[in-house]
Amino acid sequence: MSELLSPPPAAAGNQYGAEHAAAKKAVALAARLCKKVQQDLLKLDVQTKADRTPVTVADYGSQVLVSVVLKMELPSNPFSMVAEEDSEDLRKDGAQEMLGHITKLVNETIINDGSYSITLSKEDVLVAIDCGKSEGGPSGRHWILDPIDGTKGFIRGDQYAIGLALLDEGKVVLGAMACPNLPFKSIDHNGVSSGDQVGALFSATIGCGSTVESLEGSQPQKINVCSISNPVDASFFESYERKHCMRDCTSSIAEKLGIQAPPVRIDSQAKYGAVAQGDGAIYWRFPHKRSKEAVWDHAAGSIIVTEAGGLVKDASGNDLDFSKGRYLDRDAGIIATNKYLMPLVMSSDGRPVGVLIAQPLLRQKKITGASKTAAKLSAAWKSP
Ligand SMILES: Nc1ncnc2c1ncn2[C@@H]1O[C@H](COP(=O)(O)O)[C@@H](OP(=O)(O)O)[C@H]1O
Ligand SMILES: [Mg+2]
Ligand SMILES: [Mg+2]
Ligand SMILES: [Mg+2]
Repeated sequence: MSELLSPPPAAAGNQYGAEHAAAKKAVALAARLCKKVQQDLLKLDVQTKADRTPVTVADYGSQVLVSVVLKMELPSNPFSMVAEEDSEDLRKDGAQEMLGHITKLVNETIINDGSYSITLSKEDVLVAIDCGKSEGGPSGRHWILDPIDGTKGFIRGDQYAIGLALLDEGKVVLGAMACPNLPFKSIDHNGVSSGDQVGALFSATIGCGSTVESLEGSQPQKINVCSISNPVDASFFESYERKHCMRDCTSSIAEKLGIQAPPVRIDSQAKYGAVAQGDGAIYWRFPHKRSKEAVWDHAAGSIIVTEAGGLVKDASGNDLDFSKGRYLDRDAGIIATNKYLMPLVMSSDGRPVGVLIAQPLLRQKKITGASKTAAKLSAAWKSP
């Protein structure tokens, strides 16, 4: 599903060429730090945040490196970033050792890369992390960063992604996503796929398509979503983590659609990359109960799918709206697939997919805000 592209979009003079090149450089450098940490993960380096999710030295280090690279590469652009991590826990007593380790990792990565002659102090690191505190919104330009998406996968030694996107006047206009553990298939000039490497860098600019290249450096290859139109031939991706989506709901929709293949469960926005390059047909994510979806969990991945010819919708069939701040204002559920399968998924078994999502939520008797729309849909739907 990929073909060699020459020249790469960054050199083709598109409106966001400089930002596209800077974003790729930023996530590739952050990926180097993450790979080093994943190879040598220490207990000391995992903290539990107030929301009880894990965060590692690599999440923080990645966020620092991305903000440093963007500022160094685009010095004249005003800088605003909506990013997942903040420095609050690192400023607490007892976090000094971890902060020291992050600072050392960041400086070693910068020195080894050789692009910049700068050294960050611990305070510089804290300030760089807090560059991600922007609220985003509908006006101006804002970077959106998940420094490690799939931290649980990262800790397990599995898939994870560094996802960076640019929001311009409320619309995602470019995305770059490093997936250090995802296989990369290089395609030669005759279109022949050769020797699998590990480490893929996806990117997309609005109106210019999506590409994948090796994280180690290679020519970008244009990618497209698959053209499967019969669900019998389709496969689907969902979260590896059971708590992140309702498996009874996805398996019942898969059954109703006639999907034969078992689910492929991997962590992070790597799922969007896999759909964008046609490795599978569908990625869906149906939440258990009210859990806010952060913009950084979907911004980079969704433009990579849409620019690869796919569609990304919420459970009511609306486009994702990234202009509402740090969280998506979406109906319960997110679906990424091609234009043939989307209408079928949206009205599985003749009923809106929102209804199918609503049923287990209603059974939980926890009709909170996120499930209200689904509950309304369910009430409005009359069995034929
Ligand atoms: N209990 C939960 N329910 C739903 N989503 C959750 C969750 N705990 C964490 N997440 C989100 O799911 C993301 C990972 O998605 P996936 O399941 O596709 O790997 C996490 O990103 P981070 O790892 O960046 O924190 C986090 O935002
Ligand atoms: Mg997290
Ligand atoms: Mg995430
Ligand atoms: Mg994260």
